[in-house]
Amino acid sequence: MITSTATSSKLQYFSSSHSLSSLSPFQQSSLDTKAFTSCSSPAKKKQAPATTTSIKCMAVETTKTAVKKKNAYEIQTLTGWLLKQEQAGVIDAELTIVLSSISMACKQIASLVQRASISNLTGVQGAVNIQGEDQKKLDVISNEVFSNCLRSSGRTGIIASEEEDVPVAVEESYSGNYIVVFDPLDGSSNIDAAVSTGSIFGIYHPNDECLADYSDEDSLLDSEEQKNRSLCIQLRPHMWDDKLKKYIDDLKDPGPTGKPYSARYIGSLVGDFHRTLLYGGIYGYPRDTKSKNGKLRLLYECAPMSYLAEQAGGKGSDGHSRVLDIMPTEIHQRVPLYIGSPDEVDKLEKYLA
Ligand SMILES: O=C(COP(=O)(O)O)[C@@H](O)[C@H](O)[C@H](O)COP(=O)(O)O
Ligand SMILES: [Mg+2]
Ligand SMILES: [Mg+2]
Ligand SMILES: [Mg+2]
Repeated sequence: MITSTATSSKLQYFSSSHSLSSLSPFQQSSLDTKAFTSCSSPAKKKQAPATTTSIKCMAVETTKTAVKKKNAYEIQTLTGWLLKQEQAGVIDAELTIVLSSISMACKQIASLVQRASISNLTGVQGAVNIQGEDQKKLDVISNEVFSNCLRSSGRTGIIASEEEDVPVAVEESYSGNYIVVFDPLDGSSNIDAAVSTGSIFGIYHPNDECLADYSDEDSLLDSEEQKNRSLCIQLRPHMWDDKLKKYIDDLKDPGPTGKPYSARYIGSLVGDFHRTLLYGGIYGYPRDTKSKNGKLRLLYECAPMSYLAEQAGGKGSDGHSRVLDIMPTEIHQRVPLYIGSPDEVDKLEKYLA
């Protein structure tokens, strides 16, 4: 799972992966973000039980290193982390409640995803959403879970979801101030193949300008340290314009002095983003002749992911300008998306200029 909070901006974005199973260097190194880990993985084979001897050895080892490893046992929960943030004045009590309700939704969705195949929750629902996508059963259920959790928080006034045609006002008796936009299940088109999925959301104060702070203190996307640059891009080259083709050709074949990029594309935004964040390179979902504005939605996919990238010292661009500067005009508005370290994104923008 990847997550980040703004400390002083009015806009806060998070995403939660339902299948990535280990703590990432990003999570370990960024501010207490491990508190948010509530991941689930597709069922794994049971490991053979350890022998008595190995258990004894482990016990001795544990005793010897108990002092050294003390910090490793300080498990931090999301609730604990939220309370600390609230006490420190970073977030208010209302936001704590909204985030707690979202974490509850994410846990429920993760559990549904894990047992989807044995609960007959794979496959399509039989309906098409406003964007022309065949809804999966899990799209519909996840949307309900997310909406119900937000409603029950009593702190949300309006919710807008990928799976709802229009923004929905929360009934008066449950209504609160925050506006929450979300993609309840990202990557659902590949879910039957057990590909990583996740939930993405953005929380807005009503009527604010939605300006996000940018701090370059922690350049976690520093490309100098990333040896394995990868190109993680939706590939429909026959539909691209010549500038994008040239950019990709140069990455793949940089000449005798350069190292070619490796191609990596899972087909799930949360999974592809997570990988790019950890290993470097550039993620892209370009516009092409089939999708004039790309496929990804500004409010609940591109903006939250760009926000996370910026918090990690990277950039999120539509190929020409900063995604977070794009003023939304429609709930389900689509924009091209490129995410990576500043030098990666700057280079791309030069090619597309
Ligand atoms: O838009 C996405 C999914 O949103 P969704 O599952 O509809 O919430 C992305 O995860 C894309 O599905 C993913 O990037 C793959 O896109 P394609 O290569 O299949 O167009
Ligand atoms: Mg969808
Ligand atoms: Mg999505
Ligand atoms: Mg979705």
